[in-house]
Amino acid sequence: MARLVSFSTEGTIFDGAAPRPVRPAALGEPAPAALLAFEAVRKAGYEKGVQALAPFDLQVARGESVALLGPAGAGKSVVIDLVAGFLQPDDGRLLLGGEKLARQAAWRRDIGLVSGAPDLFPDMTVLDNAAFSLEARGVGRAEREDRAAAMLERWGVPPGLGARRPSELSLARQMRVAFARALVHGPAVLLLDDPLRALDGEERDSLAADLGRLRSELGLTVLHATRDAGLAFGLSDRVAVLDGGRVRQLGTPQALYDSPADPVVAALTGPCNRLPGSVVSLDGEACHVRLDCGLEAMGMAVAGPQGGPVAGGRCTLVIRPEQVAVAPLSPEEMGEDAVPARLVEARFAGDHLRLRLALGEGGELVAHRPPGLLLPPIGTEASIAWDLHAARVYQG
Ligand SMILES: Nc1ncnc2c1ncn2[C@@H]1O[C@H](COP(=O)(O)OP(=O)(O)OP(=O)(O)O)[C@@H](O)[C@H]1O
Repeated sequence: MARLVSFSTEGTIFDGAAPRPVRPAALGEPAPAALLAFEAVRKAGYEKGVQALAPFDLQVARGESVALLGPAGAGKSVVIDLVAGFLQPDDGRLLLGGEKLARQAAWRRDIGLVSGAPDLFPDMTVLDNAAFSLEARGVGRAEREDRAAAMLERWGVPPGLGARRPSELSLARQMRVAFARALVHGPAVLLLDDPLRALDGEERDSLAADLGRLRSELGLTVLHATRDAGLAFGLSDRVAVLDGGRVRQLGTPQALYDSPADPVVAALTGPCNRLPGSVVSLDGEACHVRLDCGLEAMGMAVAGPQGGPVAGGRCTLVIRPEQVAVAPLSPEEMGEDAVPARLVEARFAGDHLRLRLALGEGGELVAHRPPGLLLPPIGTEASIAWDLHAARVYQG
């Protein structure tokens, strides 16, 4: 019987052939004592019959940062809004520190929230904005101004800007004030609904770096909705890949990148080639595939939610571009399992060359190679190859 590389939705790696030691943190297991817990939470969508959130389970431990990664409409904001109290679940339980959140009014919840826009109060000073949640909690003026000024400084807003109105600050600075306002009262959980989406370049990188640093310094527990896999990976202990209101896979960034549960997760977690085909044969985990472009290739069979690929059945071979070797050689010269290809385009992309290659009849594949590599001339025959373990073959 074929041995399959299989996964669990927790990102746990089972490797029937050769068990690899996996660090406990790499298993993506929920840490004990969840601070925030979703238990079979459901939310109907606006459209009849559409679930904004299908039964959704997630546990976030104290001090942990979990990203919700998914495309537009995946349900990320619905998750955030349920915790913030802007939405109520139709079903299931949502617990913060063991208490049912449904019983608490939004304004009483022990949370801080930063969204994609700073949403500062335009008629209040920067300092009063940052101190707002302390005022709402009855903290006296002197103390709240001290605490707000200290939090603003942590977020890189100089004291001299405290008396300004938000509109006098750049968007990046306003976002920093929004972070300070969200955290000044020391909430149990920081909710982030794609707060970096309006920034780019240096401002975005610098705020992301500060967020990463301050989450450790302040011991923050974070739930971070984003469409950006790089941000999700860089700022989180675990990532829940959401699509259509469901968690497709939950695990550490590396588990998701190296062992995506299905081709959709592979595409959402980084660049990948998805090559459709049919399974010719299985030899243990090794899967021999006839691609729809007419060529034959090898990969590792993966047991997905619907099971593993079966001989004669449809399949998708997934390979990351950086795992594809390209050489100006014939397949015979390149070695076993090499596949003929034709270089169509080579583009400089800074730290790599992006190579577009034609495969067989109508097939196409992208490879990322280090700049300066000896390449076949554009339009000429070449070969590609990959390590068997780098290519994953899924059913369907
Ligand atoms: N208050 C609501 N009640 C019911 N359904 C909602 C509500 N808000 C959003 N939806 C629906 O839930 C689905 C997910 O929307 P959501 O805004 O959570 O997506 P998202 O993953 O945050 O996308 P984006 O990255 O574009 O913000 C959509 O089909 C949307 O129409």
